[in-house]
This record gives sequence, structure tokens and C-alpha cells, in this order.
Amino acid sequence: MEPAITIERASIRFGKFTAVDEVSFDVGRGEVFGLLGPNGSGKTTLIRALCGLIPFASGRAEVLGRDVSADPEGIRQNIGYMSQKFSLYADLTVRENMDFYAGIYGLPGTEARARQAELVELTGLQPYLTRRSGLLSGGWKQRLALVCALLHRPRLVFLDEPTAGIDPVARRDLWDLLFRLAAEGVTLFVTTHYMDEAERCGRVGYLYLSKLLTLGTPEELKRLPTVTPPGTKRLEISGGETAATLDRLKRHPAVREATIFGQSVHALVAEGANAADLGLRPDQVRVTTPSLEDVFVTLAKAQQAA
Ligand SMILES: Nc1ncnc2c1ncn2[C@@H]1O[C@H](COP(=O)(O)OP(=O)(O)OP(=O)(O)O)[C@@H](O)[C@H]1O
Repeated sequence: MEPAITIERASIRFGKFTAVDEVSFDVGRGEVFGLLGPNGSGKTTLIRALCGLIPFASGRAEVLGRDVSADPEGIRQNIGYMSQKFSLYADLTVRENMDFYAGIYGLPGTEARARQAELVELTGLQPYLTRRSGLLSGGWKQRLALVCALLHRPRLVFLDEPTAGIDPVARRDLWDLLFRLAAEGVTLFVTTHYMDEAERCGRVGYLYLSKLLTLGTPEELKRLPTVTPPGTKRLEISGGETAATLDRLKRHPAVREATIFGQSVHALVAEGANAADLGLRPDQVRVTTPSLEDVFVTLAKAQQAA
């Protein structure tokens, strides 16, 4: 099947600064794709270019079968974009914001009403229709922004940090909504800084200093040999005083990496090192697989050292 997005050696520059550097990957139709990376790594820039809002300096991309540079307008008609600073009009009510965006997409009145009703039902916005959007809580603003991005039935939606700053329950609700869209065949391209959200994506890519360092399913990334190199193992160490344990482990020659993870310490250690060697009780130590955070931290460090 034809992919929803194809990116081939795409670079984006602002003057002499390269914000996206020779990035290539595909996103399949109906996929929930996550793009991760530290602040400033180029995620928003790549999305803006895929929406035809800024040009590629070199390389190319196709979105829904159209060349982005050749037909940016055609692409914008067929995609949804929920940007980080989505433009809801604070003084307009929820209903008025929806009407405004339906107008922008040129939806005829009856079609706009039908689609709005469908999306209001999907998101539970009904009780808030007459409320000014500036008075909504963060989670409801985000839902309204999503509704506005979906009014014209896009087959592909870019969501740039859709859950930033909203509480865990609202985040989970929003993800439930996203999965319902994906089940209808809508392709979702999501950026996030939350590892639990990355875990929910079919595949994730990691941008670091403008370059794509890795891409795969969360499980594939956790199995990467660079993340747990031959001759090493990952341990979860619980019990005891985590800060003191971390301190001790960091100074131990068998320990390559250690960090606090909630109530425990995660460490990458030499394969032969046992609990006693590390000054720990056997019941404190469990061999574990890396978390996605371990994956990204390790890859970023390896890139820095290269
Ligand atoms: N219009 C612009 N002019 C010059 N530099 C820009 C412009 N837009 C973005 N940049 C730079 O490009 C780099 C990538 O920014 P971008 O917003 O894409 O990062 P990001 O990965 O989305 O970060 P965040 O996680 O903080 O949202 C940054 O160094 C940013 O300052």
C-alpha cells in the first residue's frame, strides 16, 4: 500500500543553520507514528515542511501521494494540523470556533453541521458548546483544537505535542480519541515528550540535533544492540536509598550508565557483575530490558561521543 508520507533525504535550513538534516523515512496509511527528540531537534520544523508551510532546502517529500513542493495547497486541503500554539479564538464560543474553521475549509453548511455533530459526539464537547473557548480547561481546549483540525475529514493529521500541559486523565482520554481515529484509517503523526505516549505509537522516530538517529517499533528500539551492547546487561535496583545507590554505582568501574527511575535505579553494567560485586543485596537487583527513555538517552550519548 502507498505510504501516507514519504520523506527522502530532506533537509531544512534557516540561513546557515540546518534544522533538519538529510532525514528519510515513510509513514504508512493508518499508522500512529511518533516523532520524538529533545527541544530544538527539528520536530516542529519537519511537520511545518510536510504541511507545505516552509520549503525543503534539499531532498523531497510526498504526503498522501502528492509532492509537497509541487502542490502544498492540495496537501493542506487534505491534512489536519494541530500545532503547538493552535489558534483557537478565546472570545468565540466552542460552536463559533468550529463554525469559523468549517468556513476556512469551505465546508457547506449542512456538511459542516453533520461533521460537527459527529466530532462533538466523539469528543464529548456537547456541554461546552456555548462556552467561550478561552474559559475552557486545558484538556477541553485541546479537544476543541482537535475537532477543528478534523472538520474537513483529513486522512492524515499532524499533532504537535497535543497533550503538553494537560493532566494524566485528559491525556489518556485524548489518546483514546486518537486510537478511535486511527481505527477509522486516519494516519496520525504525533510529537511528544512523554515516554508512555511513545510506547503507544506503532513506530517511533528519534530526532537528535536535526538528524534521525533511529526509527522502529518501541520493542525493536529496546532490542537495539547499541542500547544494550554485547557484554553488558541492564539492571533495575530497588530498595535502599536511591540517591546514595546511584552515587555508589556511578563510581563503580563495572557500571557504564546509571539513573534514578521512580523508586529504583536503572543501570547498564558489565555482564559479569553480580549484586555483591556492586555492593548490593541479591534481592535488590533484577535484570531488566531498557525503557524507551533508556533507549533515547543511550543513543543521544553515543551520538555525542561519536
Ligand atoms: N523560523 C525559524 N528561523 C530560524 N530558526 C528556526 C526557525 N524555526 C525553528 N528554528 C530553529 O530550528 C531548530 C528546530 O526547532 P523546532 O521548533 O523544529 O524544534 P522541536 O524539535 O520542535 O522542539 P520542541 O520540542 O521544543 O518543540 C531550533 O534550533 C529552532 O530555534
